[in-house]
Amino acid sequence: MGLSGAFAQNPLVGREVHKMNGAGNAILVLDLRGAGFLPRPEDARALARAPGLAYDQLMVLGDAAARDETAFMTIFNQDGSRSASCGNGTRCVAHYLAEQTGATELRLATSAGKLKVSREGPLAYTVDMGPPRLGWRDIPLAREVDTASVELGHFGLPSASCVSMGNPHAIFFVEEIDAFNLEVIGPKLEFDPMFPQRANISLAQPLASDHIRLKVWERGTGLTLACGTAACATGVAAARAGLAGRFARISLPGGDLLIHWREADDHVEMTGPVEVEFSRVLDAAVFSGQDES
Ligand SMILES: N[C@@H](CCC[C@H](N)C(=O)O)C(=O)O
Repeated sequence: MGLSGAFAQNPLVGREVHKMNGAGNAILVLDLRGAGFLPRPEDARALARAPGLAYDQLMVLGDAAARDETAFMTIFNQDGSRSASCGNGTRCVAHYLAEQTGATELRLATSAGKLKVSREGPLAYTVDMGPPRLGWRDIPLAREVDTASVELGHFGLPSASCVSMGNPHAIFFVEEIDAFNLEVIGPKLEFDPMFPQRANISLAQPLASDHIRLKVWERGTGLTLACGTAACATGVAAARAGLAGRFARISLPGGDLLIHWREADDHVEMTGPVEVEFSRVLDAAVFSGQDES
């Protein structure tokens, strides 16, 4: 008789996870190509709570749908919610795959579309993140407004610039980001009714026409040391507002990302580092006492 319900072993037990980071953004890579299943939201939450494994995003590799793609990425936040896009995680996944195959050009897919990644050096990658989406329905926002100037009326902040990079971002340009407590502001704005799918909330401080300081409260995760899609969205929002050109260095607490919003095809390129930390085989203790919702 087979084990069932509470007594069945979690199918993730015995699988290997790879802890990495992209400019300090904590990434856990789980390769489930060929496995035929995905973690459940409660599995993602259990992994985020497991001692030593705490991640900002869990990048799950599944089978590619097209011949020219290496893998399909399903992306989880700490709270078990999913995102269609993760810039830093994409570089980490590219490194994991490039080390296996020796490839210097990779194509990866997410539910938001296809991404082309180029290896620039042993631990540096450029991702073509595709075009930003600037329409209010695309971000999405709750109602029709000028997406370059969205009044949220909170915390003495100016209006926000909203951009989708496959996931929703709101960026506030301020003179001094340390004058605001993002740990207080972030969770309130993430759930503002203007954002039907919640939003990643960023404070950006222009330092020069090609250099911006950035701090990010990530949807479903919280304050992180870096967020690649936020860096892309900020580059776009800054160029749109005339605060920067199409090339910008975005300095985050965990490191720098280089953003180029290409004029020729409207795509946003992101270049940045990866770091490999360790690999570990999952044991049953990770999933003991996990929540069921
Ligand atoms: N850290 C990521 C973004 C991850 C997804 C985000 N929290 C969301 O829910 O949209 C990055 O590097 O882009």
